Formats: sequence, C-alpha cells, structure tokens
Amino acid sequence: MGTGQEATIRLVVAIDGPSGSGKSSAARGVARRLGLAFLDTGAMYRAGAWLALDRGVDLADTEATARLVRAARLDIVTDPDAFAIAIADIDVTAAIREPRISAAVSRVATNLAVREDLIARQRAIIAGAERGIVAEGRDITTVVAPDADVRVLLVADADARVRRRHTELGQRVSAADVTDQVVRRDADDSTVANFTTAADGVTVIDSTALDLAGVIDRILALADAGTGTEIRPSRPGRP
Ligand SMILES: Nc1ncnc2c1ncn2[C@@H]1O[C@H](COP(=O)(O)OP(=O)(O)O)[C@@H](O)[C@H]1O
Ligand SMILES: Nc1ccn([C@H]2C[C@H](O)[C@@H](COP(=O)(O)OP(=O)(O)O)O2)c(=O)n1
Repeated sequence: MGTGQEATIRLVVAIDGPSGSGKSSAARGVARRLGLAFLDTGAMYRAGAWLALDRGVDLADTEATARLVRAARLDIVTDPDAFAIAIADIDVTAAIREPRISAAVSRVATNLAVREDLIARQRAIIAGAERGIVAEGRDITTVVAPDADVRVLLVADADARVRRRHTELGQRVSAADVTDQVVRRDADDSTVANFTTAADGVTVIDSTALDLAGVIDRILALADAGTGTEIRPSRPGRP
C-alpha cells in the first residue's frame, strides 16, 4: 500500500491519429502534467528516413534500407521538455523536420522490416520508463502498446489539420506541399497501420473544435477514470 503522499502507479498512455491531429502537442502536454516520459515514435521513422537519404540508400530497396536502420544506434530523449534524437551518433533533431524528410518518410514507415525493428525499440523504451510514458504515433494503441492504461485515437477534420500544419510551417512550404504532407502521407501510412478507426477499448477524441488545453484535459480525465486514482499533476502549468 502506498502512503498516499505520492502517486506510485506506473501509467502508459497511447495516442494515435492522423497527421496534424495534435498528437505530439497533446502527448507532450499530458507527459508534462503527469511527470511522465514522452515518446514521439514518428521521430524514429523520420530519423530512419534521414539516415537512408544521407547514406544514399534507395528507399525502394527495402532490404538495404532495413539493414541500414537495424544496424544504426538510435538515441531518443524522452523528457517532454528536452526532446532530441540522434541516429548513428548524429544529432538529427532539427533535420528530421525538413520538408524533404516529411516527403520521404512514408516510404520508410511502410517498410515492414523497418517497422519490426523500430517497434521493438519503441516497446523497450516504453518498458523502461519507470514512472510511465505517453507514446504517440500511428500504431501505439493497436500494435506497440495495446495493453496501455489509456488508449486514445485523436482525430480532426482534414481541413483543420492542413490549416494547422500550414500555420506551423509558414511561408517556407507551399499549400500543395502541406496538403501532400498531410493528406497523401496519411493515405500511404494507412496501408500499414489503422489510425482512422478506433480499435476496441480506444477512446476517440475529436480535436477539430477543441484547443490543445481541452484535448489534454480530456486525456487526463481518461487517465483518472482508467486507474480509479486521482492523478495529481506533478507539474501543473503550461500545456
Ligand atoms: N487542439 C488543437 N487546436 C489547434 N491547433 C492545434 C491543436 N493541437 C495541436 N495544434 C497545432 O497543430 C499543429 C500540429 O500539431 P502536432 O501536435 O504536431 O500534430 P501531430 O503530432 O498529430 O502531427 C501544431 O502547430 C500544433 O501547435
Ligand atoms: N508509430 C508510427 C509513427 C509514425 N509513423 C509514420 C507516419 C508518418 O508518415 C511518419 C512521421 O510521423 P510523424 O508523427 O512525425 O508525422 P507528422 O508529421 O506529425 O504527421 O512516420 C508510423 O508509421 N508509425
């Protein structure tokens, strides 16, 4: 029995959804509020794509791409306030957000041998998170951590998602490129992971008309209800 002074439970929160639905922002916010780790699994696929492009590997050569990624050291920081990622000892934190990576990443994410490797690494990170973790991606609720305590499918209308991405990327990316990054990429990514319909036990949250704080509050309420424990924020404040 705990003393009641501190939350002793370990909590795993899994969030899936399409591009621009707000997964990263919400997952980071929930992790901050609950003092949990944060895992951006999309960043791992982006790092794999960065490495393959850097080494000049043809992404159509699925075996060569998988061999390269499998052999690479991959370090990802799970502190929600200090996100960073390195592959093959190269810091790619900023580079993985470049439009050329966004345009290519689905080709790596639909490589089933790469997925097998990265899913194993994601499970190990989740298992190693002492107090718990908020992990987000496309297949966390269904494949990576189907036994998570809280499972959320975060959705939003395509128009809203494109608009958010456009605001985020600003002038440096054309409207056509933003639509490609959101709509075409989701169509490609949907061929290997189901993030359009909720699996059994997964709660759908529609963020179209909710602000970020509203989304975070809904997920915190699910965490409270799911554990039967009042989960006290360890770090109240900004989302
Ligand atoms: N509920 C929301 N309402 C409005 N904008 C949001 C909301 N959630 C996130 N955003 C913004 O939308 C953009 C995409 O959010 P992000 O968390 O990166 O989505 P995802 O990880 O699902 O692709 C970011 O600029 C973010 O600040
Ligand atoms: N668990 C995951 C996470 C991401 N992916 C894919 C889907 C995307 O095309 C890339 C990058 O994911 P990311 O979450 O960074 O994408 P967004 O730009 O936030 O929409 O990886 C995946 O297939 N499975």
